[in-house]
Amino acid sequence: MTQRPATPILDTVQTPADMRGLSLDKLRELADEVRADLIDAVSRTGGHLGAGLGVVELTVALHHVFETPRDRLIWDVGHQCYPHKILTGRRETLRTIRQPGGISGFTLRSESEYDPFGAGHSSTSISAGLGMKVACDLMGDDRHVVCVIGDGAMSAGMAYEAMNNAGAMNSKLIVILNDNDMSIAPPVGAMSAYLSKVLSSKPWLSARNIAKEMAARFPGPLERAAKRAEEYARGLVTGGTLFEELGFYYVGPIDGHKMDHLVPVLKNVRDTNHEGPVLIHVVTQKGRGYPPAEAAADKYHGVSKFDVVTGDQVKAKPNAPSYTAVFAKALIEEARHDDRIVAISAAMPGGTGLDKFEREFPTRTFDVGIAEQHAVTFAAGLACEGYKPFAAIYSTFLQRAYDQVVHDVAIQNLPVRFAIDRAGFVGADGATHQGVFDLCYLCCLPNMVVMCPSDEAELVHAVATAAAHGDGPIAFRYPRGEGVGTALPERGEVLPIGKARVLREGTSVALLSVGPRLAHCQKAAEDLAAKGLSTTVADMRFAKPFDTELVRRLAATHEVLITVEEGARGGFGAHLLQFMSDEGLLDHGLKVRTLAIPDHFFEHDKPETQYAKARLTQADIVETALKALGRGTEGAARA
Ligand SMILES: Cc1ncc(C[n+]2csc(CCOP(=O)(O)OP(=O)(O)O)c2C)c(N)n1
Ligand SMILES: CC(=O)[C@@H](O)[C@H](O)COP(=O)(O)O
Ligand SMILES: [Mg+2]
Repeated sequence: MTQRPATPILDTVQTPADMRGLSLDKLRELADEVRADLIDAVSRTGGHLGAGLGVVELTVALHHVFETPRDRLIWDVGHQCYPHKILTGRRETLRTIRQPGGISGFTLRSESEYDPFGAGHSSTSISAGLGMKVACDLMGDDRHVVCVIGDGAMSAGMAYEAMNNAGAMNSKLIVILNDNDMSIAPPVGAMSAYLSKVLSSKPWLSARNIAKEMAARFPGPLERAAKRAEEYARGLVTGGTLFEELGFYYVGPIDGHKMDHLVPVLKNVRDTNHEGPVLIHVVTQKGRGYPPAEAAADKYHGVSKFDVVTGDQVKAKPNAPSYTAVFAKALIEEARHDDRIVAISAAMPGGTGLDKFEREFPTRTFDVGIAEQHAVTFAAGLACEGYKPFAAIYSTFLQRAYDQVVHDVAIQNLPVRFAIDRAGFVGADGATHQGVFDLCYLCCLPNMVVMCPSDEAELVHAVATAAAHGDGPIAFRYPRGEGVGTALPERGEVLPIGKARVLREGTSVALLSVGPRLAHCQKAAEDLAAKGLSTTVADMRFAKPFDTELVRRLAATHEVLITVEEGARGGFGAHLLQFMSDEGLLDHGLKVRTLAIPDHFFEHDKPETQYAKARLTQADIVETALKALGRGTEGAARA
């Protein structure tokens, strides 16, 4: 008799309810299947892989023990949530993750009832979880709230603000510290060193002693008080872990890949009637179970499509160096001439190119961990002492440090240089990561200079200009991905602050571009010229202060003036309109139009599609000009 192949357990799990009755052996099998499915899916789409591989067993155990979605399970950052998506009804759609029209690469409330909190930025989980748990307590609702936060995410101030609050409360919030000794890059800082010390100094909970240990760790209140009094009397209190000092019940460390360790510990924590927050220290391996990921320095944190057998990633051959690489090279060049230049990254040395800077200037490079707020004020301090700090931070992550930019830098007019990478649409990371707000939040600040290089050569000039600018804060923003291939100068020129360059002189339509949309403006100008409309193209170079002299001249000599920017409404165009209105430049029939990103959040997609949806292409510029002039738009080619 031929044996029928066993049905994979994963095929029987439509929702977590289907796995609640499984034995430990079956849960282990399920975890293996989830891991294989995850690798297969991400090999086809690309995405975040290493972090998900590391939490496969933890994810299975959590959904087995807790009654999700009634119990709330919050994943910090959300980049490790792919196994969670597989087990929560999104196994098939995982094949569309981060693809146009597909599911999000992060947790998203609107995507599933199993995602109680959306994320993409790190270190928010404990705050959100505490809010949920306190709300439940207020309502008399006994559901559990579990937050999973990584060791990297534990470096951010928000996590400590939340623990400080939680530790003084009686709500049984459950925090799982997923310690894989990795951030995107190797983790940095004293907290990371502290966690390693905890691991080497504490006995791990083993399958054999879990029940005993847990009973000892969760004594009733009376026993606890008596035990504590006795310990004090005998001088045995030497201090617990930092988490205990903060008011958490610390459980661990435990091996996060062993189902027979995870499940009983989680059940114990679930069932104890302990009042107050609990922290379970779970040790995992980023990239676990997929040899190419385990062997890679970055543990396959974020990958493009890859061959499952070899692990080789499919990478399109770039046509030009990335903006990030150009920035790094230009900064290194400046730093060779000026030993006061120092560079700061908030846990993104590779992403910002500062890993290259560090290779040449190790003592002048500072990775402060996921701590954008601190990064900015740390830079302010360096500037106070005469250094020239370049804080290289993605546009989206700089949002977190806004008060530091305002209060610590701009008000004191300190010459901190902000190298704002990933400005504009970023593509597959989606709404949480779009770098579209920085023009709005920076251009309104007194003292701030904001440069918008239109290509890589202009970026090199921006770096030189920032290095030379000692009068106050200065920022320059540039997009994700490769440049357009312009020839690069050996060293940048110092640009006159607030001066634009005019690339094409005309008399009817004036296109004022800030940033890389310049290429679209130039092509639009050709189209308009072909329709008999003489067009000026200005590369404004500076969104703040902008070239008011040029604006006055163009306003006086043109019929239509159009601004184009890779940022949300409320940025350059809004400031220009306000200036023109105040100066009376709009009083004589001049038609002004501002092209900016519309007032809604944009999901993941290809950046060029996102710009098309935002109506910021060559064709949109042409159409805007024609409409303003009251001319038909037939024949205007859409991009
Ligand atoms: C505020 C913020 N800064 C930076 C990042 C970029 N980032 C995403 S994941 C990550 C590393 C997180 O490390 P950890 O929490 O330990 O998770 P792991 O990848 O190791 O599982 C970083 C720096 C972010 N998402 N949010
Ligand atoms: C999860 C996260 O925030 C990062 O991993 C981010 O996705 C990196 O983006 P880049 O690929 O643009 O460096
Ligand atoms: Mg980690």
